[in-house]
Amino acid sequence: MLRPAPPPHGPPAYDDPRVIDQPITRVSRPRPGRRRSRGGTLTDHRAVPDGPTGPTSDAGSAARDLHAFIAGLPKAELHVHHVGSASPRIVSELAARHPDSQVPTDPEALVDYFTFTDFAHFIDVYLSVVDLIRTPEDVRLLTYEVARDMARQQVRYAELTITPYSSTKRGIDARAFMDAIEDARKAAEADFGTVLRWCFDIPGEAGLASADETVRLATDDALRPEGLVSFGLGGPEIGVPRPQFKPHFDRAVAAGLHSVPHAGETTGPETVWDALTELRAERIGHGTSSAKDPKLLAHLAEHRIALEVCPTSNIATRAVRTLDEHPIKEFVRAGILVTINSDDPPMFGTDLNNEYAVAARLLDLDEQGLAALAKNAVEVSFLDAAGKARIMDEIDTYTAAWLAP
Ligand SMILES: Nc1ncnc2c1ncn2[C@@H]1O[C@H](CCC(=O)c2cccc(C(=O)O)c2)[C@@H](O)[C@H]1O
Ligand SMILES: [Zn+2]
Repeated sequence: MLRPAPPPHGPPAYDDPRVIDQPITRVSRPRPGRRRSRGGTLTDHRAVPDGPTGPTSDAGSAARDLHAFIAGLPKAELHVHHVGSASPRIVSELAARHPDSQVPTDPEALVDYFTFTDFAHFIDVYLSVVDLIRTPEDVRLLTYEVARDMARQQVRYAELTITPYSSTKRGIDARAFMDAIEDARKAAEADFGTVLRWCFDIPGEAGLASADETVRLATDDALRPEGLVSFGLGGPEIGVPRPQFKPHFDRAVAAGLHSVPHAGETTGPETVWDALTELRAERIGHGTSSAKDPKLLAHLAEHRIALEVCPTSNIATRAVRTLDEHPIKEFVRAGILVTINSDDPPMFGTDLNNEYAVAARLLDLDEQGLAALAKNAVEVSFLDAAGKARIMDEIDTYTAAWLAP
């Protein structure tokens, strides 16, 4: 495959995800005896744009404090892809098993390989990694290691988006595939304490045949894995109208699955409207272009339809030009339930903790604002009530201990 020329703007710009380490200027922990700085906080899921901040400490130490707070903050992740989460170590290990692949075996070379000129190029690279997953053992290893990486970031719960069609089409037996992900899920919960659930998504560009296969795998009682909770739609949006998949989402919802399609990532707000009206979306993957339609923003807020926001992903796939132009602030101002996610973290040179740091900078959040973001994700997750209460309590306990004088 001929690789397109490197991005037109040459070396990574400051907003390139690999150089995201902008100092967080929000003052973090209050000093004993001093009024806590009024950081922007998310109350009832809105950032309360603050007035003058309190006395500021050294920005560098504040940034380090907030990064440290984020690192220990219990989190839930709702929009993160199975293959897209394969670490450079896993990808290079799998590439070494399959020398016919053009995927680099050197983790360093992977950083360049994971530099995308546009969304179509991202999908090409993504599929070259999909091609490395060829056996149920590859699937089990990948899934377990993804959970390990999540646990290291205090991710207590994640809804991992899996595209089973892409694996069964490449010859992996469906039953063996389901057994592999379920084995890894149970082992990860036992070993790391991280609870995984599955979202099965249709790779839309692969058309109705892929949709038929995906909904079969998701609803056939002989195949459907215990951890499956939701049904999605991924891949390019351009040239892939959402309404064609209405029968598939109707079947999935009738089988008790929650609808969470990608929409408004690389196309306009009309795709988000279609996801809501035709596909019965309960949450929206990305929804970035919703900011262009005030009526849509109001609808999302009124009906508490959460957006699965993936800031660095939008920059890496060129869906948004720079982080400072990202519409996340508009979403919060409109009262929309915003969750923070990493999408395909190693491919985008990020991880969930970095995404929270990016959100802190863009929304000018302090610890309580970050804790509210984490609680948003728990609230709109498809975890059972007892599980939600447990993680909410962990977040509150952790935050209170961090802020105690
Ligand atoms: N940010 C993202 N936005 C959207 N999707 C994302 C994002 N990140 C990851 N994905 C994943 O990319 C895949 C795309 C797969 C795809 O398009 C395709 C097309 C034709 C054939 C085949 C095949 O398998 O033969 C696959 C999807 O599975 C989706 O889950
Ligand atoms: Zn995605």
